[in-house]
Amino acid sequence: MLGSVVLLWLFILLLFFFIRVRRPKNFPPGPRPLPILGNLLQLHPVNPLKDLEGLKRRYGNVFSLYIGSRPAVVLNGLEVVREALVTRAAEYAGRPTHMMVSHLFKGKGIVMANYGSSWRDHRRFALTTLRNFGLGKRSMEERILEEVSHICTELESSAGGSMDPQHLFHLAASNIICSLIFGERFEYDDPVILTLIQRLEEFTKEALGPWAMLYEIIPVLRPLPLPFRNVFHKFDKMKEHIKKVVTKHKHSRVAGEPRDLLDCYLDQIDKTADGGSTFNDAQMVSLLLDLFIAGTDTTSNTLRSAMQYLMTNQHVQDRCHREIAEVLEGRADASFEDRHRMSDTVPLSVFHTTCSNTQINSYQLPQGTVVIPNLSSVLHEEGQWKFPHEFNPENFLNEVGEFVKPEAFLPFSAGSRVCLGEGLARMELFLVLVTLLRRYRFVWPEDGGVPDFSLIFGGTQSPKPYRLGVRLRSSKELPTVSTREI
Ligand code: HEM
Repeated sequence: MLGSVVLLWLFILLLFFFIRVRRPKNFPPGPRPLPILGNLLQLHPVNPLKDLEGLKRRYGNVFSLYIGSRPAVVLNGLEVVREALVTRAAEYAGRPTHMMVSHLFKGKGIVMANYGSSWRDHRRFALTTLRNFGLGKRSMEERILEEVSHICTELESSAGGSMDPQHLFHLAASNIICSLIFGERFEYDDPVILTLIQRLEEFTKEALGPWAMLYEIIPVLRPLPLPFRNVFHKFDKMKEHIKKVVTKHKHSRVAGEPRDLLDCYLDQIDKTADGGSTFNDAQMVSLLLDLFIAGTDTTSNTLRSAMQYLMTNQHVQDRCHREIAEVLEGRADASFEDRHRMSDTVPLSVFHTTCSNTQINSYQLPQGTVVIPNLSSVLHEEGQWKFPHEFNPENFLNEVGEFVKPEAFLPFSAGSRVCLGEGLARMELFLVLVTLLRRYRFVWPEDGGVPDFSLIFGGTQSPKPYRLGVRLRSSKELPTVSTREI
């Protein structure tokens, strides 16, 4: 018996060390993969960004690694990311179908939909609806400002003290997207939204975590009751909520008089009911889930990172406060953008796949290759930024102190899959920060310990929990010139 176990282990060891996984011909170089596991043991299970940086130094800006038995190509730095996503946009616009998130969304909606007519129809629909609709009688700006006033009410109750901003910013970002797509916002103590937000926060971390990797690379594990089942459970619960909202809307809507994006979608189904259309109930639920998920964690984590940098850089905060009067007249603020760069919210973008055989530099990539645009590498690339690794508004100012947006500022990615919510997110970040900085001074609480700027890795990265010290500014401190009251 012992002999057979030893033999089995020897066999497994031989398999690992002598079977060579062969890269396709003329494929980008990379570390040698093991059978079944690929290069997973060379990547930190909790945060692989440093390991990717090391591989880039060793193999160059285009390298490959194996996620299980599947090769993936990692693109680093502005030049190759732009060549793939912009110059060769159509060749690189696919999405993987084998990942856990692909199985959750089943290729529906926008984010995980493959490049094709359904993705195109839904992307166009969502973009034009969010843009033109201005949403009903109320503009997007009005909806955001309404939410900002609720944030202020919450902060008011902590003035002189401190509070944990995590839930507040998540609730606010989620309410803004809910107001646009479902026409409703929740009170901050409503158990429905609190539960949804908690599920969402866990979902975005777990859906790309170590268990999700195991799910992807060892399919026989999938039916087992392992922790990745929780991700499916959380997803189903969020989906259930959306379905309830859809049912309510169907009963209360007046056709042709849309109140929100959901009503617009129902009108669209009516218009295209005569067949051949990609608009249907299942796609609608996935689209709403996409927008809810993609629009909450991202904006909220960016805001929380921004606040952390502001609290610990009082001189920058004071300067922003002084300059807000000018900002309101239209002058873009370099420090807002550099905080956004440092928050590095979606470090590895959403993974792409190649839609046809293609190339990058002198390498050949077969159709269906997974492509990982390392946006983090672009946002901190030496040679593209004056201070690539530190928060410094100078990164966005030219020699004469004017605002410039470097080409390497790609937090929303680029090309045909570029973030659909960029306009909304920018407006949210701007209106929230400007309003809050006018009214409050934010300080690092005395008992807050040493600030830790390292980010918690995930599909979206977030800052470590911290407390926000809130101080009301006196009326004398308010900027005297402003073109618009918020
Ligand atoms: C600071 C906030 C945000 C950041 C940094 C961000 C970043 C990104 C990134 C990097 C991608 C992947 C692009 C690619 O595949 O190359 C993406 C996709 C997407 N984002 Fe955002 N996003 C933000 C806010 C939002 C908001 C508010 C919405 C909601 C309207 C949204 C909706 C989407 C959608 C639907 C996609 C998928 C686009 C497609 O596959 O065609 N995002 N975002």
